[in-house]
Amino acid sequence: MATDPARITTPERTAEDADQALRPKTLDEFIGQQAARENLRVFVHAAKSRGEALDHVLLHGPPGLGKTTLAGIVAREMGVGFRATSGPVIAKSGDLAALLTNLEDGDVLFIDEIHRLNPAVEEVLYPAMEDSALDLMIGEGPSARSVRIDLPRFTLIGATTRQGLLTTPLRDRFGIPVRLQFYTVPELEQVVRRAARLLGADLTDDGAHEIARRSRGTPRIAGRLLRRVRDFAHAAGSDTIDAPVADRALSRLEIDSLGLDAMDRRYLLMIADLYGGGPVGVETLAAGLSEPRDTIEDVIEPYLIQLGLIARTARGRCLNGRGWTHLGLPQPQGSQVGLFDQGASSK
Ligand SMILES: Nc1ncnc2c1ncn2[C@@H]1O[C@H](COP(=O)(O)OP(=O)(O)OP(=O)(O)O)[C@@H](O)[C@H]1O
Ligand SMILES: [Mg+2]
Repeated sequence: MATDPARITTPERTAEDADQALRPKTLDEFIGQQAARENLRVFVHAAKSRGEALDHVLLHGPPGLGKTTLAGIVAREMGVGFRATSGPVIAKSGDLAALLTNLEDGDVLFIDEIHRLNPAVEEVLYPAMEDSALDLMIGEGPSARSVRIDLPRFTLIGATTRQGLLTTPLRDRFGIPVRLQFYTVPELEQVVRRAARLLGADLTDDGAHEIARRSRGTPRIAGRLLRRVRDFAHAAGSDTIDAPVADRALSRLEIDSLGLDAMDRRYLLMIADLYGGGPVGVETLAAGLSEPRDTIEDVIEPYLIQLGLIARTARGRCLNGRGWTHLGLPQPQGSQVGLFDQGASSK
């Protein structure tokens, strides 16, 4: 996705994110996502005690919430090897066949952006997931025949930003679907305190709180903001990051009190100013903001919905009362969602 690389609050990975260094390595070290974490702990324990490979896991949720991290942790907790690839990288079915035949018994194969697998490649995955087998076509034309090869038992861990983008046959083959949620402010405080410890930065409790509440519910952003705030503190001749230092730095980066940046505000203002609060279709917004529709739906909207600033209705996006308040604008009479959109989905 072509998000503006200058956008400091993009939850997507950028080249300078020190993801690797900050990644927790065990389920105990992994902060938040309690339901997901406890369920995975049970399934890992059960599979290990039966001496089986873990059932296939599908991790879904907005970028930067820890899907890749969790996949690595599952492999480590299972005590098996970890191979990582991503949907768009596997161009031909032969590439996937090569990956699968090279796995060792019980290994985890992690496929990021699994919704972007090419359909021919995806079909190779079905028998592999179901029967640990590979169906190969040998020869061409009338003499072609299909040969079945047994594969080692393995666990596929797929990651996607939206479960709805997966085809049904693929989605149905995952025994363990895990949805990651945005993190709460106290959880993000733990994330930034941990990152500060690892980076050797001096962070006060109120400094951690200030960064946490402006991190868009996303650990990756929390880590990134911490590094930028530390730079500002350093430039100001102070090595201690407290709330005033964090506030000054984040305000200079144009990150507001809710953690929204200029792009979020452009999105909200477009619905307010140009479309009277909506409803307005996502394609229209994408064109107006010159952003791909996927970026709007996967990156910008989930957090605005989580905050209750906007709603996705059957007829398009609408600004909620809270959205008008946050923009400091009066809400026009009769524009409230919910009044007219009973039963509309806000998913
Ligand atoms: N629960 C957590 N506790 C502490 N740090 C976390 C946690 N989850 C994620 N992080 C940190 O956030 C960063 C991003 O995590 P990760 O790369 O796993 O996200 P992701 O969901 O795979 O994102 P994407 O969808 O962009 O691939 C990493 O630096 C990781 O250390
Ligand atoms: Mg990832």
